Amino acid sequence: MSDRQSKRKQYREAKEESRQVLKHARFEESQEVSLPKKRFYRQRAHSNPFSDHKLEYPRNPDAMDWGRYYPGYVDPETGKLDRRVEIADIGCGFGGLLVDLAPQFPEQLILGMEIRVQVTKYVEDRILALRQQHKDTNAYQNISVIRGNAMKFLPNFFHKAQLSKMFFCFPDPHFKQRKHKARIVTATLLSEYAYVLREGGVVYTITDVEDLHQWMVSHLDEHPLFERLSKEWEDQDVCVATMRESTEEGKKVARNNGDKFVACYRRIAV
Ligand SMILES: C[S@@+](CC[C@H](N)C(=O)[O-])C[C@H]1O[C@@H](n2cnc3c(N)ncnc32)[C@H](O)[C@@H]1O
Repeated sequence: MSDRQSKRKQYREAKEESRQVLKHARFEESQEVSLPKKRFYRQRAHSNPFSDHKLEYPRNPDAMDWGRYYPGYVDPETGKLDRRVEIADIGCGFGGLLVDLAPQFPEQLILGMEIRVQVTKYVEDRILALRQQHKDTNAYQNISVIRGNAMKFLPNFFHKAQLSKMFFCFPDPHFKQRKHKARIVTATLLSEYAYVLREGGVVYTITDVEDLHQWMVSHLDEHPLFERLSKEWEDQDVCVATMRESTEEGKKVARNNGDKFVACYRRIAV
């Protein structure tokens, strides 16, 4: 094992240990925790959404122990969460959007779902460190992350009509035609997204790949349960502004002066 690999191994093991302690802490009294360093959590850029990742998922949303993810919202009498997740960031990557949405929606629980293991661990450590650093105000208790494949088990995590917003920020483009079926927006998947979204809920999409943008727009346009929101609506919506600026991919695109294509859709009644 090279020096670099053993350093990364040591770092990951130490973080794993502190993660196990902090994860269950409601309002932790102990020491300050520093923000995790991204370079220790690198892994392959892509994860095949069709492989069997031995993912853990609940039988149904009520079988989830949500208290583990949002300990600050556990009702001490019932031991259960006093509210449900309402906002989901699908393929949240390194968690920039979650972190920026947290103070904007302090009363709502926001969940990132991410398929890559190390990336999920980075986001978990980032959130635990932020909670520690802001323990006086209880900030960042309302965001959490879960490792999961959004293309497979969404209705196992969320009840019908539970969500008010779903974000798809810079999803993997899967350029080749034979890989298009791996895209996170397809007709079948949109029906699942419509199931977990409430009427009036919004699907947010943003990408720097025009072909993928057209793909998402055409699938959403064709779906009977979604209606596109206007440019004026986008311009006044705080989340559109946030998703343009907050995510790690969005920042990379901005540094390279790339375009960002946005499309937002409202979940309409049947
Ligand atoms: C290009 S990155 C964008 C990350 C983030 N949204 C951003 O804008 O910085 C796409 C992310 O989606 C994740 N992903 C891809 N397919 C997924 C799936 N089926 N379920 C959950 N996450 C997925 C990838 O692991 C990757 O982190």
